[in-house]
Amino acid sequence: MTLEALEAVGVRASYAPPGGAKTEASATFVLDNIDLAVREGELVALLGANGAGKSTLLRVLSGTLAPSSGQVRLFGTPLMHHDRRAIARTMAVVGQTEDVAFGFRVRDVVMMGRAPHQGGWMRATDEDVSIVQETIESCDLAALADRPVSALSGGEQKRVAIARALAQRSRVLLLDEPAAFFDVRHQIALYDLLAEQTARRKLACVVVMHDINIATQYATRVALVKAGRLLAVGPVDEVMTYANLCATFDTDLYAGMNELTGARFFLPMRGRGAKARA
Ligand SMILES: Nc1ncnc2c1ncn2[C@@H]1O[C@H](COP(=O)(O)OP(=O)(O)OP(=O)(O)O)[C@@H](O)[C@H]1O
Repeated sequence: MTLEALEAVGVRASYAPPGGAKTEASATFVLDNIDLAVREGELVALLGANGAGKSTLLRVLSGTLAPSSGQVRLFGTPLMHHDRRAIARTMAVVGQTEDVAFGFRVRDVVMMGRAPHQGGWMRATDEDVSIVQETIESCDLAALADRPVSALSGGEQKRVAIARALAQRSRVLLLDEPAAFFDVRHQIALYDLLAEQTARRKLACVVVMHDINIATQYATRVALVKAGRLLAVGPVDEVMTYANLCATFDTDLYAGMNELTGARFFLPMRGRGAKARA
């Protein structure tokens, strides 16, 4: 049976105004009435325009931003009833911008992902060492393993942050635009890896994406976010339609179909942005 790993139920969220506490009455909700359940073994893509609320939803799902109302449940238990260490063993998060411990070597940073599983002395077991080595190789970091993180490029540093999260061996994985700085080879390698791990280890994986064609190819389900609400949630074939995507992004798109595979693809259309449609 597939288990609901992570659920947002009736979630509303807002950010406190500068210098003032937020109240339910005064708040402008960045997320409004979000219901989303992510099951084990599925990769859910969050798609939407800039400022739609995708990162905020990830923050609420990970527990870094408390919802104004509604609830987030991790394996059926409200997130607030789990202690931080238990959450760290169960859920790994890679944010849009990540600080990757600049004074350390790549291998040491990836080992930090094992911390929630280690005792007070943080002593690495043989299992920790082998998980770290396997993760370094799967993230194409073997040649960089002994380099200081500060001496890496932006895309390489992001791969280290992802490797640290994968080394956590959590059951839930949340990633915010993980391939933002990646060249096309590393982009495909990352999503192949995420899809493989999600299927093999029955992960519940939620990924904020901007590349709708990557979402079409890799997502088990897609959630379209618009102005803090979910416009549609479901399998790619149902949700990734021309009409839904135009509505989500307020722009026209070219929608095509690969005649051999039947897979849909979408391209931007020169001169057919929001203004042209109005
Ligand atoms: N720390 C913050 N304080 C106040 N407002 C914020 C904060 N972070 C985000 N917002 C606002 O909340 C809304 C949603 O932002 P969010 O970062 O969730 O969007 P997003 O869909 O992830 O966008 P993008 O694709 O540009 O990353 C935006 O209007 C943004 O300006």
